Amino acid sequence: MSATILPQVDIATYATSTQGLSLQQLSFIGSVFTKVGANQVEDALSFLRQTFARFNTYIDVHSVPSVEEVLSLLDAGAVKVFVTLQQLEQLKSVKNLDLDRVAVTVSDESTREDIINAVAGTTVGVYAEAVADIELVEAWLKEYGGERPPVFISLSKATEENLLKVMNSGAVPVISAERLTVNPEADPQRIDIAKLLIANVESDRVDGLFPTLVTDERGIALGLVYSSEKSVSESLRTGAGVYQSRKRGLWYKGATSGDTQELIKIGFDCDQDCVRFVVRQKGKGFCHLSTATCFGEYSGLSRLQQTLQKRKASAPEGSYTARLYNDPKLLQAKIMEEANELCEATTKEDVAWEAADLLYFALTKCVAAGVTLEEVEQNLDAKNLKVKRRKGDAKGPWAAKLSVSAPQDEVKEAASVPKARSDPAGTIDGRIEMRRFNTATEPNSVIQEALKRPSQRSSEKIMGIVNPIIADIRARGDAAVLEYTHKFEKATSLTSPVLKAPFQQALMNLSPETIAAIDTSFENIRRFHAAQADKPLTVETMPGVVCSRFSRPIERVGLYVPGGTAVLPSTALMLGVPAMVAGCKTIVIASPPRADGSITPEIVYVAHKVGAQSIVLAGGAQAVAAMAYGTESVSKVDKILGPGNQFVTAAKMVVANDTSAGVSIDMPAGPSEVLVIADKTANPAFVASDLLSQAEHGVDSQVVLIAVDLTAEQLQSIENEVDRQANALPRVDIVRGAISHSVTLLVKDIKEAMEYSNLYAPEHLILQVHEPEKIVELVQNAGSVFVGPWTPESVGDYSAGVNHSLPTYGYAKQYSGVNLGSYVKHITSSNLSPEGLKNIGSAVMQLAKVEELEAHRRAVSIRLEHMEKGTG
Ligand SMILES: NC(=O)c1ccc[n+]([C@@H]2O[C@H](COP(=O)([O-])OP(=O)(O)OC[C@H]3O[C@@H](n4cnc5c(N)ncnc54)[C@H](O)[C@@H]3O)[C@@H](O)[C@H]2O)c1
Ligand SMILES: N[C@H](CO)Cc1c[nH]c[nH+]1
Repeated sequence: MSATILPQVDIATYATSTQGLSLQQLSFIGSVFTKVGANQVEDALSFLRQTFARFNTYIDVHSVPSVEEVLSLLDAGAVKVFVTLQQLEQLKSVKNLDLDRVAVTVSDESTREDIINAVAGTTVGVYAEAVADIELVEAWLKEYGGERPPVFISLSKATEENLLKVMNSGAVPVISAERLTVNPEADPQRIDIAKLLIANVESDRVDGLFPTLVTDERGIALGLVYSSEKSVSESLRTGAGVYQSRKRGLWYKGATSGDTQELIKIGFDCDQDCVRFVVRQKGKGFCHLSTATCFGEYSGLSRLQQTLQKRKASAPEGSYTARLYNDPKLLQAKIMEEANELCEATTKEDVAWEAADLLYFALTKCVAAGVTLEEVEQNLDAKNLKVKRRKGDAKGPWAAKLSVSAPQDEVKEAASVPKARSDPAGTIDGRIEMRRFNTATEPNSVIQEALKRPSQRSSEKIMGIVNPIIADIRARGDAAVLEYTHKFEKATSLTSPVLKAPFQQALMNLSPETIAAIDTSFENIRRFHAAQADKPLTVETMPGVVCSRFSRPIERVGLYVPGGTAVLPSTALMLGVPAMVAGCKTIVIASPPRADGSITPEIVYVAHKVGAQSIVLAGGAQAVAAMAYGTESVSKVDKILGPGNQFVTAAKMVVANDTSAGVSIDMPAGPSEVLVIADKTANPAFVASDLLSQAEHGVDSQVVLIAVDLTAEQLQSIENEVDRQANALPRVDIVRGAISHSVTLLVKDIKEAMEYSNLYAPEHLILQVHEPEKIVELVQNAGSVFVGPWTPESVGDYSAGVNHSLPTYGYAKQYSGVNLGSYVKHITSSNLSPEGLKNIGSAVMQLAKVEELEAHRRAVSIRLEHMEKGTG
């Protein structure tokens, strides 16, 4: 709101002055003017700091010797400085300074032409000080017309009449605050501020009242009322919301309902025909219907603030918000987590979603500290007034972390490196513990939020890395594959990217125990997948119409075996055995080699057992691209299967979408995850061990415990076990990374547990509950289910026979895990006798007619005619 009138204060005495308007009354008007002497800059800066939220401060700085100091005042929030002609010339060259924050003072030395020339073509205002001849000024302003800069005038003789003349001519009067009063009846020597304020407001109503918009401090409209000079005067005097009822005279808002208002400011719209009251509403709200506003309840940030403030006053014990208030470290971790997710969001929807999350936690921090949104916004406004702009570079660790030009291996580190020991991630009060939510007391939105998977890096960023790698492999083949392997795997001695079968025995020297373990697992996986083979089926749909379906193996398959943070020969088994069972002719395995260029002997042994044609010694996008398009030595394949990190998954998506590659993929299989449902019958140590077995995969893994009607002690036992067992693990820091976005949900019964599980669609579902077999019937979405206390998930990872290459990230809703069907395609056949064609012919011909495909129709009719003529 721009100033209508500028009450002048002395910064040396403003705090203690008892004459004229009090500080609070000044804040209702919202603007003050002050003069700063040569030695008063520090005082002025402190004045600005203390009062920036209450006043727009205009400062006469013509005694301030250096431009640097003038800029400091502007920087600290002075909305406008009144300067000499000479200072103006210096300020004109300051970058970032908006000249509408400057007014030049007319002095004895400056002629009218000097001033006109100085402000011509700019937004610089003009300040005429101690004007005696008001008529001259009026004439001057009239001559200037509407298109003139803002003009401020102080009068040598400030009477109410003169001040009104100044205002009538469209200038802003500057007058000592000591000469003004809000109570003209008790203080007749002083000038009535209400009269001045309202002087230029126009009313087009017959009753002469002014439409008045009432808003809160954030500018949200609370309602529409009416004001008169008297009601404005009463409001200024009492510091409350007082309006003019069209029927009942003066209306002291809240006098009967108790829903009173604290006056913050009074202002006017651009053409002075609407008054605006900014108030702090007390009680139930502004509206007589007990809502916050006459337009309904608050929404967005205002609503969130209201809820958080209520929760702070009395949050239900055990609620998530109460936990956030009581656990500053948790709140800190959430703010950092959400800030990171916002940074990584790219689509409009994701950015809005993540920004909302961050604002939720940021506002929780504010409310916990007693800070309001209004105060945050005041700070934003103050920062907007800064002239000395910072470069805006990111600080130390953030700059290093997010350096745009970071080399590729730094990016890799940011994605997968375990948290440092000093990093509190995954701990609560120093214990390794998952966040706990009670579905009975938390709103559904909070539960949904808690169950969100940790965000993956934005597809835009990943694609920006993966696409050039794929293009490079296509263009330069083996040479490029080798270069990337040298770079990412540090295997600089490697000279060929492929190891061809038969594999030398020396490459697969293993202990007898490991060979026995692989052989046992191999056999179980083979048996289970062989049993999945479907026999050809034949159905006679109508007499003489025989339909069949049979399957054929996909000829050439490429199997990606991850090898970044852990070597996974078990994945070679899970992908290789079904390929062998299905009868795929060419099996190519790809896996990142070790730094010495060799490949893990267990993987070579599995490759040998499943009859692989070759092993590609490469990982990531380069391995996927080499298998999709083929290179001089890597065989092109028809389908690529296997899990991997974000680079692998993104590359699989890219090649599958490229029709020129002619390759398909299995499914999106990302970071491992597990959901354990445990009731009172569960052994806490078993539950904890299952959770940790997936948490150790990577910092981006997520584990979920759904505790069914457990007591606080039972839950505590599981948490104690998680902390105890996790601390004993070699990969404890990876575990902490995963635990930091893992959760425990407390639910009332198994039915509710299954609802959440089906909604989450976990990769692995573990049932440690009473009669678990019965519960399997309730499973709708899951990659693989582990039933009862004696079935840890690791048996499925290695040896039971089920496949461990499974859909993650909720894709279990629409994808199956790898199975025999992943390696075959189904072909159908039809075989009709003459009788069959006669039976079905009319239907076919009619539909062909409907579709206006005459050749289709004739393919039948020609045969039927043939039969009729007996020539068939
Ligand atoms: N869902 C399942 O069935 C299943 C099974 C096993 C493993 N997994 C998951 O697979 C993932 C394996 O990931 P991983 O990283 O350990 O191994 P990985 O083999 O998938 O990835 C390693 C490769 O990533 C590439 N890479 C790394 N940093 C890069 C960068 N900055 N730019 C370009 N390329 C880069 C390199 O080429 C490296 O060879 C884990 O998340 C694990 O949980 C899932
Ligand atoms: N649990 C992983 C699937 O998400 C597979 C695996 C390999 N080794 C151990 N586990």
